[in-house]
Amino acid sequence: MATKPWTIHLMENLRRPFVKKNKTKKDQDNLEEIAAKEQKAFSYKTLVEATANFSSQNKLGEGGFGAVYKGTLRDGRVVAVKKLSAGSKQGTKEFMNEALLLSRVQHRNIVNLHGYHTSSPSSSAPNNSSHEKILVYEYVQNESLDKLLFNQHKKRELDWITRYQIITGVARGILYLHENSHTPIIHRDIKPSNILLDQKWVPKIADFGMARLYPEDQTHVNTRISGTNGYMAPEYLRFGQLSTKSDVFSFGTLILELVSGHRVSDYIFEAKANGVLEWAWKLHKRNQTLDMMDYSLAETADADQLAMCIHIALLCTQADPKLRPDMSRLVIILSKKKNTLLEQPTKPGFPGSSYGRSKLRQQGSSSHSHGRSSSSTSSHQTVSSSSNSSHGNR
Ligand SMILES: Nc1ncnc2c1ncn2[C@@H]1O[C@H](COP(=O)(O)OP(=O)(O)OP(=O)(O)O)[C@@H](O)[C@H]1O
Repeated sequence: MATKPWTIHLMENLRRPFVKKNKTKKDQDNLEEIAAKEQKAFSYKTLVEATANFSSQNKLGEGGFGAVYKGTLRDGRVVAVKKLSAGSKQGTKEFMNEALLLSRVQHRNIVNLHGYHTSSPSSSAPNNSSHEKILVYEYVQNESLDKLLFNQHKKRELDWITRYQIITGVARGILYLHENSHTPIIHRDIKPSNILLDQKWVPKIADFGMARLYPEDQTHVNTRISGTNGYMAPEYLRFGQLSTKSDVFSFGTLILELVSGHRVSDYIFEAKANGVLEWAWKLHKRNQTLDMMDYSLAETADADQLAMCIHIALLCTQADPKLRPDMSRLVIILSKKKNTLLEQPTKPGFPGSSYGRSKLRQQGSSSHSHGRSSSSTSSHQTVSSSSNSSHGNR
């Protein structure tokens, strides 16, 4: 039987995340092939040299995937080197996903992947690199948004103009993923720790480990739940229904965090609100949304713009995904800066809220999947449910 070309084979894998076959070894071999063809391959030796043997002094942080180190290549490029922790199966899948998807995209608001190192046990790599999987990105100087926004001292560096610039930049990055690349990509994990800021505070969307290619002719795909509580749209969290509107929902929650300086799931004592979304909705109904402004913005905020951003966030987080604006409309609204007449938002899709089982069925869903509800996991936990009976929608 003739074998399929490696590109088709790999893209099919990304489109069909639910077909459970043990193809990891084969995919990895393919990835090594791609890296070599696209000249994205880095030798282990080069990365050891760049990071002073992954020295702890060069460590930038550690995520679910593994540790990230700062390094300098021989040609002078400063890079961030992400090393997959040994033995992580989930990580292997995310590694391949990230390497393949990020290789396809190039945009000012998306982190640049310089390349990667991967070697299977059977390859002829030197001994200690035989199981390594490493991603090499451009180094983004001001690191991730969460480290600034949720730090009482550092948040002052983010004045209103900067925060507005971050909102518009992230919107452009998501728009590019949804509409401009060859096949739409859903990021699935838009949140402050996945937004990196360069020296001019230009935001760069990072972490494509959970991103999915999205067939253009579908309203949604049914998938396993994977994302971070608080940022996930209710129809996705409850029924595994993923669409570009899932990213729009997460983008809305990100705006509320930027405006308020609170984490999405903070309990807001004075308002008795479970999270910033409920808080924003309560204030919206009383026409007092400006009350949620981060105190550190007092001197720099543009009240009209801030109110508009909260209004946009409430449109993005509406329970019904069809009512949420798409990213192209959001980019247009944000580029006008103010005085845009917007429709009134309907009730938000609070995490765990019950919008839709019947409505979503009416919309023709054939999903049998049931993701873990937010109540079963802690507020900022990254969830990845594989227990549901999800299936591709083809
Ligand atoms: N390209 C980069 N430039 C500069 N710093 C980076 C870069 N990529 C990641 N970092 C830093 O490394 C740290 C770990 O990043 P990583 O993406 O692995 O995890 P995370 O996003 O913090 O968590 P999670 O994996 O749970 O999403 C982050 O705190 C981030 O600040």
